[in-house]
Amino acid sequence: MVVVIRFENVTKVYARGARPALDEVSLEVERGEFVFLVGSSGSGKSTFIRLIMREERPTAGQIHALGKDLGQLSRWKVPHYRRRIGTVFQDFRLLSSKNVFENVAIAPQVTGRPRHYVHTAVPEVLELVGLDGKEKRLPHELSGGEQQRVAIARAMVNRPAVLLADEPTGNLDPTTSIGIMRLLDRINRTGTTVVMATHDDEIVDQMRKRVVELADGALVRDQSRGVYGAKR
Ligand SMILES: Nc1ncnc2c1ncn2[C@@H]1O[C@H](COP(=O)(O)OP(=O)(O)OP(=O)(O)O)[C@@H](O)[C@H]1O
Repeated sequence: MVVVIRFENVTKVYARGARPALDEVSLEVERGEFVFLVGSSGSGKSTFIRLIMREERPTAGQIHALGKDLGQLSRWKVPHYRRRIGTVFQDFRLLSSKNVFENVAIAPQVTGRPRHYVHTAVPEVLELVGLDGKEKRLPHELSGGEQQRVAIARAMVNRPAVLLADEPTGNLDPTTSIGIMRLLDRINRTGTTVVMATHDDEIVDQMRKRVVELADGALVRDQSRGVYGAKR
């Protein structure tokens, strides 16, 4: 068993005096797991994800991820650390003037991969997400589901150990959401650890994966093969 993410009594307070966005949260995620992070709006899901990305730092407690103590990670090592984590968001975050190929190629380019890597890895990952043949399309020439597939391809092209998804189906209709969910499941089955924050109860109930629930920043449920709204 290899732990890829470990939170030890992690508290995050954004503003002095405000209630904590995360309140003494401890949990471990093992390599290869699929974890749903659920909880009402403002419960701390995005904060949890931003702490793993090291976009925020905890007010108290320790976070280890991918073998690193994030509290000890020097600033210049952060880009290299982030290269090993893929991220996907509700609003896709594609560059509107760049085509599909270019949007995906950005990830290896900015992290300094050689050109031959870009030219092999981008077509491979576009095939993985089912977008081969659409390399030249611009984002506005794609459906929402296809745009999210581009974002997933961009997240996966550097072959990250962990994929963090913050409401990836939040802007998609139920049928399209199921397609995206199947893709994330397939990515997980090939060995990538996935942590997905979501409000989508139908998807969580269908997938029967580990469910971690936050309420007002506190971890209130951690259930294997769980459902969205289990009785506590
Ligand atoms: N940058 C920030 N500065 C101050 N407070 C913040 C900041 N980001 C989040 N918060 C507060 O922290 C708490 C947790 O927010 P967070 O975004 O983590 O919740 P969430 O579960 O992701 O919510 P949602 O489902 O609406 O995205 C909220 O009370 C929020 O207002």
